[in-house]
Amino acid sequence: MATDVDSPPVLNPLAGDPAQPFDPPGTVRMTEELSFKYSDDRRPRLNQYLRSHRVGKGHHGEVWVCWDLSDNRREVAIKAVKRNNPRAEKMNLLRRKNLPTSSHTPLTDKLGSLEHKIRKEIAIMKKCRHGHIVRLLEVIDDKLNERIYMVMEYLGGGEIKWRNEQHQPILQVDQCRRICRDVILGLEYLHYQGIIHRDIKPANLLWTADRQMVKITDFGVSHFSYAQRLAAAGRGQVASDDPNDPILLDDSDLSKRAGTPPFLAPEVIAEYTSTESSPIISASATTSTLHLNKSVTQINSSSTIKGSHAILHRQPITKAIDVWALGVTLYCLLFGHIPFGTPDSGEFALYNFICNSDWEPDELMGSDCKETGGRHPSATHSGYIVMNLLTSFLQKDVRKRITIDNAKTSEDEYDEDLDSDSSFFRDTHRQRQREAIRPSASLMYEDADEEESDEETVPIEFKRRRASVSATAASPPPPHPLSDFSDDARSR
Ligand SMILES: Nc1ncnc2c1ncn2[C@@H]1O[C@H](COP(=O)(O)OP(=O)(O)OP(=O)(O)O)[C@@H](O)[C@H]1O
Repeated sequence: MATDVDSPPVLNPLAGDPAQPFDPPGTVRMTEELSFKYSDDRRPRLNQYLRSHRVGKGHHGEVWVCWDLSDNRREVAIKAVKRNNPRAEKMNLLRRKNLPTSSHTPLTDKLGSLEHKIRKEIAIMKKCRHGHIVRLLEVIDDKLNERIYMVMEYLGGGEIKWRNEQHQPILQVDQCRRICRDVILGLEYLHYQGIIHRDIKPANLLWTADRQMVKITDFGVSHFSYAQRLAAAGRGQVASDDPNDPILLDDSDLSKRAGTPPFLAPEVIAEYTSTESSPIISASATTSTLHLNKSVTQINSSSTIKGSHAILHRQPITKAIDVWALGVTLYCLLFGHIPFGTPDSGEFALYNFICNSDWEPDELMGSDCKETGGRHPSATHSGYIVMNLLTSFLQKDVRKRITIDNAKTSEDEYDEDLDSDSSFFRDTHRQRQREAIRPSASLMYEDADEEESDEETVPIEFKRRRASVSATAASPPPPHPLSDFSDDARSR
């Protein structure tokens, strides 16, 4: 805490090169003492963090934007989570009353504890350091305080908004492509680390402030598998990062269903094609996360579900569930609605759709209304690449579903094919490289397609770029996005 802290924050020009991706050195700081004060203008201050406004509220806590008043003087997001949730504790107590008392408390009971969940989320985030994963910077865990604070990099662009009130898509196909690519890169890293995210959906993808990229967030139901890590990286690679955190050695939670209903893969919910009755889930299911205690192991392992499009044997739950969820996410971004069922579908109907029905595209995709060519367009149709990609993501049979590695490889192959206009992933990487070197030229290139788009639905960063391009022609380069960021921040 080096500075005089209560003065209004000013972005420190020495706080790192804004053109570089956010990647502070060092590991996650674990702080065991919390000092709580008020600044002169009565704003709460936690250690060196001066609280600004609230950006989010999840099931378990609140997320606040704060100014880090240490040398960096940058904005961070702090998630404050209560260690104990009295309501959840009461429910646990009620449940335990009916159980025989034993020193061998079932692990599933421990998993129900909120503190366990937070600690697991922290342990998983501590393993991650990647450009497309939100970075955990510090954990403030003072035993005398009822909350645990997770200090994270602040993603100022917020959640991906993907539809308007009429359930029409608001992103252009090209933007969906970029988002999809970013998530593939993030997932590739997570899977290499032995982490299954388990809750990929638009609400868990956050834009950076300049809206140049998205990052994966919310590891509340994620799973780490040491075996998976060994398989992905090889024993030599992981010798140094053996999971010394016992919370990560607990494999039992993979057998519990977690995630968000419309995004669940068929292998997670296969048993729901039976005729048992189920509670209805609400229309808000696309944004809420489901935690069900029904253990997959309770279901007959040889159960077979016969559907009109697939015969599913009980399939293992692996990282492929993230690939499926990415397919559902991509579909949502392109069409503005979910691929299986409707927001009003009950849980049983929804799961039946997921397990037994094929998805159908609309005639047009994206806010720029590109033709899809139907469910099976010919290879020469401009919609072929996207429909084909959705088909490979949304394979009900895990063995046929594309892997993240293959998705990335095919994307690289498309990248090679610079002559092909139909490539979904064409030149994203190179384009970004070009942007870094010659920003104004690439901005002109990017804007070429956008002239006819609906002004209302063009995200703000494109408007900014368009303005800067038309004002400056080819040179000088447009203002750096962070100049907007700091202005915004000061005016808040
Ligand atoms: N690093 C961040 N930068 C900016 N906004 C964030 C960040 N982390 C979270 N948020 C915002 O706060 C909201 C709630 O955060 P988060 O999803 O992590 O909470 P949660 O309690 O785990 O939620 P859930 O109920 O989905 O489990 C998010 O939807 C997002 O809008």
